[in-house]
Amino acid sequence: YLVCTAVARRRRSRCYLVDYVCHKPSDDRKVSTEIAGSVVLHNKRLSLPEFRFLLRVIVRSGIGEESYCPRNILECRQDAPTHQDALDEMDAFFDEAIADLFLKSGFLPGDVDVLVVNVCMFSPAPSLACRIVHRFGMREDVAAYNLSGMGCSAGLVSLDLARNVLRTRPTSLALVVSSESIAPNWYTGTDRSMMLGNCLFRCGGSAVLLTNDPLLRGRAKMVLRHLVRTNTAADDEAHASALQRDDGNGRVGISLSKALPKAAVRALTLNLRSLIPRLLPVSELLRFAARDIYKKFRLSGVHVKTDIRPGPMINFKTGMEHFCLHPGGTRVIEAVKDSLGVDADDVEPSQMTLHRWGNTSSSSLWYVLSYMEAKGRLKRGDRALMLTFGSGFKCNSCLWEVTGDMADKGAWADCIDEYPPESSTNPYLDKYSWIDEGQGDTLFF
Ligand SMILES: CC(C)(COP(=O)(O)OP(=O)(O)OC[C@H]1O[C@@H](n2cnc3c(N)ncnc32)[C@H](O)[C@@H]1OP(=O)(O)O)[C@@H](O)C(=O)NCCC(=O)NCCSC(=O)CC(=O)O
Repeated sequence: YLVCTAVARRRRSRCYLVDYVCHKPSDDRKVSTEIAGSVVLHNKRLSLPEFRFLLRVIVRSGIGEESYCPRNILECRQDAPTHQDALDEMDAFFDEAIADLFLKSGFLPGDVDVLVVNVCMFSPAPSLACRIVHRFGMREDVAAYNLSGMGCSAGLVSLDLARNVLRTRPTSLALVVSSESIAPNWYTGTDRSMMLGNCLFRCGGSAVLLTNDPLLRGRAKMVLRHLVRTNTAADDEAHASALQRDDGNGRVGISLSKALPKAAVRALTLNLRSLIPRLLPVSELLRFAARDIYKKFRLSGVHVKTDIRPGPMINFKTGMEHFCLHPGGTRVIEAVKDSLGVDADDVEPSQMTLHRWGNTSSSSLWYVLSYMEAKGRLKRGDRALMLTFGSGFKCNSCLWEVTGDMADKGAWADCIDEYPPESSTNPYLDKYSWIDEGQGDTLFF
């Protein structure tokens, strides 16, 4: 009896991914090179050195011509966003992505027992969680949670919260909604560390259905195996690496320091220390331990004859097949790639997500997963590591195992065959290289 109870409890404590949807805003919200140029030129505080800086960053950013912005930015109203602009951006996402998820999964809003919403930079009252309950007419006893200010890694914070709440409510359904608010948060000053965010962050969002109901196991896409959260906010440099602040002229924005990739690698190292023993096979852990002992002997001057060769410290591919890395920016992806010792193919989904959608903050990792799914790479039994980074500074990670069919092209449906792009020419350089040719600090037309 005790064994049966333990097995049943273990089954109920599992967290299954039923389905997910990534938001694809309407085509008229795409940021082409022309639109990006008009938004930049509209800001009369910027002069030639700032234009040159923005060109250098956007060219190196890895973002293409098809990411999305809110309407107020496209209409060059970034100096005076209204509360309604912020709500409109959220509503467009809720009405399309969440509605689509219900349609696709066959569940109704009334089936949702737990709702977790995370949007870092916009926290109206009533909360966005209540706005969703209101718009979709959810039940009175729905357990709704609203997280704000938690940065790009909040997608996995929400997943952790939903999983923990599900543990207290057998056979329940949880909806996790992640997005970022761009409309009221466009930076309009001249501090470079804050201008960077305008080049990287774009509109997007994800809606994810989870369950712990063992009866729904057969129709789930994946099962959550492990989740580890690391928060290095006690460290001054890490804490300051992504910070909302005033630029000294009264303009508020998110400042991204040059030390951010370093903070990401440090948080990643700490996170992996907890995650690795749960993920990798014993043989790989023993190989790593042997290599470590050998290194210590060498450092202490004792010579040990061995055939251990230099190479990646740990072979992560012994514990997982896919790497779903937060597409924070080119340097962040490169730093994580080097730290994990993985190949160019492993970071392709993150780089392509950055190219097509930009950094959509906490929803980004679901676009990366969707890329893998659309490419037909996720097979039953495969394991996918999700790694996210965000202000704090935080690194959160989790491991999923594919248990169902994953062949949905999702938000990538109309463009997946064009990725990776064949041409490496940069549209921004093609159109705006003349900015670098000007002399002095003034732009003459
Ligand atoms: C911005 C980049 C695309 C630029 O590419 P490169 O570094 O290859 O190019 P580069 O070295 O020529 O740099 C171009 C110019 O940008 C400047 N530059 C680079 N980083 C800067 C920063 N943080 N603040 C101010 N300036 C900066 C360089 O000095 C240089 O200017 P000059 O030529 O004048 O010397 C890249 O550095 C990058 O991806 N950085 C990481 C972006 C980031 O922080 N992402 C995390 C987002 S936050 C997130 O996702 C989590 C969260 O917020 O929660």
